[in-house]
Amino acid sequence: MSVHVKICGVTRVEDARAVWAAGADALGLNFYPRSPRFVQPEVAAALARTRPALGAVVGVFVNESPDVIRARVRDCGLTAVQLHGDEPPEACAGFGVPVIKALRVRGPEDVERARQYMGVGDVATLLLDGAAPGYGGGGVTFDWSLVAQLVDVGVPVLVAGGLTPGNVAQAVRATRPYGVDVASGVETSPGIKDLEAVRTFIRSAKTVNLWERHT
Ligand SMILES: O=C(O)c1ccccc1NCC(=O)[C@H](O)[C@H](O)COP(=O)(O)O
Repeated sequence: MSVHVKICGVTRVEDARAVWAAGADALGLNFYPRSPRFVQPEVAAALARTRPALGAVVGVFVNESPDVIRARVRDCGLTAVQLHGDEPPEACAGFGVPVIKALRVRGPEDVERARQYMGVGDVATLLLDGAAPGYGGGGVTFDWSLVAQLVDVGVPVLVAGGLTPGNVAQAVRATRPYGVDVASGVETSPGIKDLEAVRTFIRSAKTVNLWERHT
């Protein structure tokens, strides 16, 4: 069994095609207007049309209105939404697709906060991110030992924040997550993916054999 990989903040159709070809399981499209990875809805729809049959297209939102999120799901062909802002548990439902709730991890108190989202609304997955300034895409890691308290308690966990081709295998071995997610660690500049780095990242992540037990 290998880990799932989501490549976040893709902005160009040619990059999207290459990301799928490299073996990604999910593509993240950023709808936060202040992100350097923001895509207009028409561009997002074109990116989503590159989706292979088994791939997921995740719309990333920060404190966005539910009506706008529903419109983007409908018009851009999103298969999941990622709520990456300060959304409370009760805001994580009603979009017609599964929700990934992202939380920035500073310490054990954030693990407790994450528990409040488990089994609530349409939260199908938690994404644990580093606590860089801003909301996401900051290239900052967190204490991976905290993930152990959330893995295997019912909701799949994605580990994010500061992952690179050089450290992702270590992150997978340390946390044994459902998946990993990366934005800045595989870019030449924000929103422009370094396709060789994407390939190395996916190969490094997926080569870790999660069937093997810890000793
Ligand atoms: O990437 C952004 O610009 C961004 C902005 C605001 C909210 C979320 C954002 N990205 C979401 C992601 O899922 C990133 O992959 C995640 O934060 C990790 O980023 P990085 O540390 O750069 O790999």
